[in-house]
Amino acid sequence: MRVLIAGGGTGGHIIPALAIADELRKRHDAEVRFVGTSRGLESRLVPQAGYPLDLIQVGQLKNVSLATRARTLLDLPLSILRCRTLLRAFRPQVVVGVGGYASGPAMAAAILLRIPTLAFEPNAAPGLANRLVGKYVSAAAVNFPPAAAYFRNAHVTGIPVREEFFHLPPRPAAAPPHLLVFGGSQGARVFNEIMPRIAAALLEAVPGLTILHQAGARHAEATQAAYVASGADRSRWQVSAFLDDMPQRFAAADLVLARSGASTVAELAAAGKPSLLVPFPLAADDHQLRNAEVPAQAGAAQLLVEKDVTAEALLRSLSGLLASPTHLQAMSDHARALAQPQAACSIAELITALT
Ligand SMILES: CC(=O)N[C@H]1[C@@H](OP(=O)(O)OP(=O)(O)OC[C@H]2O[C@@H](n3ccc(=O)[nH]c3=O)[C@H](O)[C@@H]2O)O[C@H](CO)[C@@H](O)[C@@H]1O
Repeated sequence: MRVLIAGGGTGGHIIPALAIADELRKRHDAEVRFVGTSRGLESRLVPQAGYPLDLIQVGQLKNVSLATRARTLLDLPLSILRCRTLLRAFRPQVVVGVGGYASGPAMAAAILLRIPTLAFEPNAAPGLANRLVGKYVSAAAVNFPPAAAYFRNAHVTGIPVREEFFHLPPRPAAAPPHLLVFGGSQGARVFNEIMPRIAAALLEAVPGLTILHQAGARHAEATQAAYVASGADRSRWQVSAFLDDMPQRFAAADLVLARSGASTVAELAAAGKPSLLVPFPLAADDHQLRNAEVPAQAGAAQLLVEKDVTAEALLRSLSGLLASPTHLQAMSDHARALAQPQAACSIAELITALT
């Protein structure tokens, strides 16, 4: 079986795509290639995972000036032609669009060449690429039932996550508490600004606590400097730009403070990790709030909306949760109940059915 996976940009697009590729390779011995752009995270993560990647040029359409948007639209036919050349060379039986820059042109080229297509949509409300092609795809895999309305032949499969999340070792009972702060693939400004301000007080309130804070590639240096300036005990915190070994980082954490990107929420469930979630308030259709409401209502997570995130509120919530191992254990059990271990397999089956 030959499958082309198109899309990328942020981790939320490319990380589930890699989980789908692994499943296709493991169970169906499939030959999988990716198409993405050089500025997306795929340019690093796809070769690292051992898959071939073709790069195309696609401009931005969202949150950019009118001139950039016009340029992107003018260049679109060229991007579609480039994808058509790639498709003719690789001759995939199915093209999978995971959303993000390269997804739109590659899916459009596949639809024009009458190659079967599958769209993957992790959010309650689809992004631009999936909205444009949704009604022309052969089938779709969605996480939230309401997203099905945007697609032809949609199936609710859940979000595939890296297999390791399901098999993390339990935290040893005597281990000192550890907090993972993690702002999605690009980091979160609200965590980067407020965590250094409360770090010293939090470390004092929770004896033995250590903190690992992923700040995003563009903000790691400034965040590190803010922690240093705060005077918080240098041996008890660490700042990182991007964590390549997220399953191990989850394993070491008693609590995760995170944004509620779709994959993050799915990974917390797979790993059975209690979390404090602060949805990114500007996500399209407020989809991060909808992502976070599911674990919050199930008792797996506490939800704090960004406008309520003051230093005092964050300190109170984090120290309250970390001081209560019984509560954390109950949250962990509720989180695990939301896991969807069959997601990768269900999507691989949908793809196989299209061949
Ligand atoms: C700001 C924004 O619009 N974010 C969107 C983006 O977020 P983002 O890309 O942050 O979203 P997700 O939470 O879905 O995925 C992040 C992925 O990157 C991984 N990771 C992240 C940081 C790190 O240091 N190491 C690492 O491995 C995480 O484990 C996860 O697998 O795509 C998601 C899926 O469409 C959406 O739900 C989010 O709303």
